[in-house]
Amino acid sequence: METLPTEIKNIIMDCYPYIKEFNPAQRHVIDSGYIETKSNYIIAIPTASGKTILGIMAALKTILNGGKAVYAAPLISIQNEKVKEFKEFEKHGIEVGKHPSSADLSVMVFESFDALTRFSWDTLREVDTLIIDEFHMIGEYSRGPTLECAITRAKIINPNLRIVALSATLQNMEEIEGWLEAKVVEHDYRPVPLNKEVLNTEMFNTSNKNEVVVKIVEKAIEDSSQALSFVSTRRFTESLSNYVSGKIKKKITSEQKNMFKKVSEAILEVPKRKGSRPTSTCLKLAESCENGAAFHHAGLFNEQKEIIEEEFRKGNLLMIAATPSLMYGVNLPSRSVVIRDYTRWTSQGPQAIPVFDYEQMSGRAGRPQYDDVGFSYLVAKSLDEACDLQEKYIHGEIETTNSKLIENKDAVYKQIISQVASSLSKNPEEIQNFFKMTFYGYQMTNNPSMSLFAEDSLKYEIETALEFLLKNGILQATPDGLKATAFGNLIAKSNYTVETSVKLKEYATQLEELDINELIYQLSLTPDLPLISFKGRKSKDPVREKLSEKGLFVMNIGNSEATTVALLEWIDERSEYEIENAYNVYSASTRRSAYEASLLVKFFKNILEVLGRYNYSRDLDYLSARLYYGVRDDLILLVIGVKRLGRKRARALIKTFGEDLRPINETQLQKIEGIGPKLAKNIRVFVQNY
Ligand SMILES: Nc1ncnc2c1ncn2[C@@H]1O[C@H](COP(=O)(O)OP(=O)(O)OP(=O)(O)O)[C@@H](O)[C@H]1O
Repeated sequence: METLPTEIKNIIMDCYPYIKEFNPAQRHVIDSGYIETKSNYIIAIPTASGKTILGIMAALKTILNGGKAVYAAPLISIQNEKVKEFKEFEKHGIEVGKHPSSADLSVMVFESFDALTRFSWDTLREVDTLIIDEFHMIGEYSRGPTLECAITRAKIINPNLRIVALSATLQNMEEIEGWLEAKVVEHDYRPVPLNKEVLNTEMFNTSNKNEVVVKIVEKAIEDSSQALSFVSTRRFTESLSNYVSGKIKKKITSEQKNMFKKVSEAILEVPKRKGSRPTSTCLKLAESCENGAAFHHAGLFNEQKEIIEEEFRKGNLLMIAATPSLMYGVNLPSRSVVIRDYTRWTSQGPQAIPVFDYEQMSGRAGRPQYDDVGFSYLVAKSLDEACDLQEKYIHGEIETTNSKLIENKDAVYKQIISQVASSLSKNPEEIQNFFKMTFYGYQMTNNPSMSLFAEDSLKYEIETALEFLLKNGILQATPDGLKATAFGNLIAKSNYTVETSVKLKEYATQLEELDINELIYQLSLTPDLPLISFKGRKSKDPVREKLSEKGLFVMNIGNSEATTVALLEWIDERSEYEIENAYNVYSASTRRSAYEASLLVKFFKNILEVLGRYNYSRDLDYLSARLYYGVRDDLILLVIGVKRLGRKRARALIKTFGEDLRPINETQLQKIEGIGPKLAKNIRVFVQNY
């Protein structure tokens, strides 16, 4: 700590009291002159080795010199976690928030930082230091292009911006160092040493991988520790969790049983608070939790996922069976990590996970301040397979991190639209120059085997994309060069894919009569609506029948059709319980899907208005509200007019007192379950004023 500037040291010691000294990785970075210099840095040290605080040091230095810093994270969950952590700095007069215009240190997701580089140049020019968390996501298909283009634009608009990238160790660091014009500092220190092993079923005289997981959980019980198990599908998380639960129930103490029972009850409370009986998935999860084994996937209520994460952190669960998505969003270390499936489902069938993903999952093993060692286990079906996995994952090299910008067609479209809409590029040459400055352009130009045809292939990609954007009325050629149309500007300001925008515009163009069933189905066919999925191997006939009832005749019934029916039932005031049981879907994500659908309806309304059609605006506002609140038309005004009333109590009011609530006094209103004095007063105020 001594080598730090006094003010920074004092702030860190005060805000991170448990940090008594810097670890070897942190010292290595600090000793490299990281604080004193203004040059860009890539800090590549293992998971949980304290990258955040290193990033913060650069931010504090900037802020204490009167400047502004931005901390960019890949996910809302990480953004919220960091805002909470950084709020401590406010004791030292440092404003912490989510936008540079109102904060010294602002924390935002990559997409928000990208928007800053497209629309808020003056604000961006006020930023002196940019910290990028999980920088290694630059090689990811979805987030990577947004991040690399945002960085490219930021460097153009604010050339003095200092960039500090916090990253996992990458294979081709020198390439990234060259593109970012940064200094790379790497270190392999881990706060908890990691023991990586490949187990195989033959070692345990079984052919069932779940048996191996049970052995690892039993060992965890003996060590008073826990296990995190990664499998490839939602259904596997449930089956593994239930299998383990059944096998370990005789090994847990009555005290543990009581503790697990409390977790199980908390899981069941979540749907009840939402006005729905527990779905079969809730019941399955609660039952499994009773013996300390939980499953975690996107088909659960968000609050249930948070309960599982929090209780696991507190040591009140023995095992979580999860899909790899848990790895990114949540900082959830565990003494043991079991990777039962090393393949994942892709459109080409099961593919082996990249070594990089294996490293990320393994890296979760070993809780700082708790464990003296972390164990990561990869499970093979046989000794031969174990040898192959040992070769590939334990001794193998992580893959090269490559830009996915050109592979991701939508990203190419979105970036060209951004460049033109923000007037940074006015013609194909300027667009080409921008792409050459991206990580993709750098890799193409600096790779001897690709540089020969780099220019031509990039030119071809851009010309093809421009043709598509002009043909679809997103860009237009004018005497002053390329410009975004009103539709193009709409896309530029949204985070929706171009595919969604074009699909909805085509639907809007041929629309004769607004049919909300058909519209919701169209939304479900776009890549931007999170889908509600069928539970594996269950009948799809109820969905097919409901669709036909609504005038939608569809041959192949999939998750888009399931989502359409779930949303139509949702706006007809069905509960998640009713939807799950009637249609065999994971209905816990209905609210989230309905929320996104409500936003997409507003986007569709904007598209119609851009096409000069305003006659459905009101209907679409109503539909958006119905999706947001999950209500029929007659409740919309009441649920919007009375904050936190919610659909269940609103329906109870109308059912009990009829449509006209004006004669009903506050005492009578409180007869409705869940309506207290405050809410009764708010209802009266609304009803009198409306
Ligand atoms: N020198 C230290 N001594 C003790 N604890 C530390 C030290 N440095 C950081 N920590 C704590 O260790 C935990 C992990 O740190 P941090 O989240 O920064 O790691 P990370 O490298 O960013 O991990 P990830 O890769 O998961 O983002 C945090 O709670 C952090 O406050």
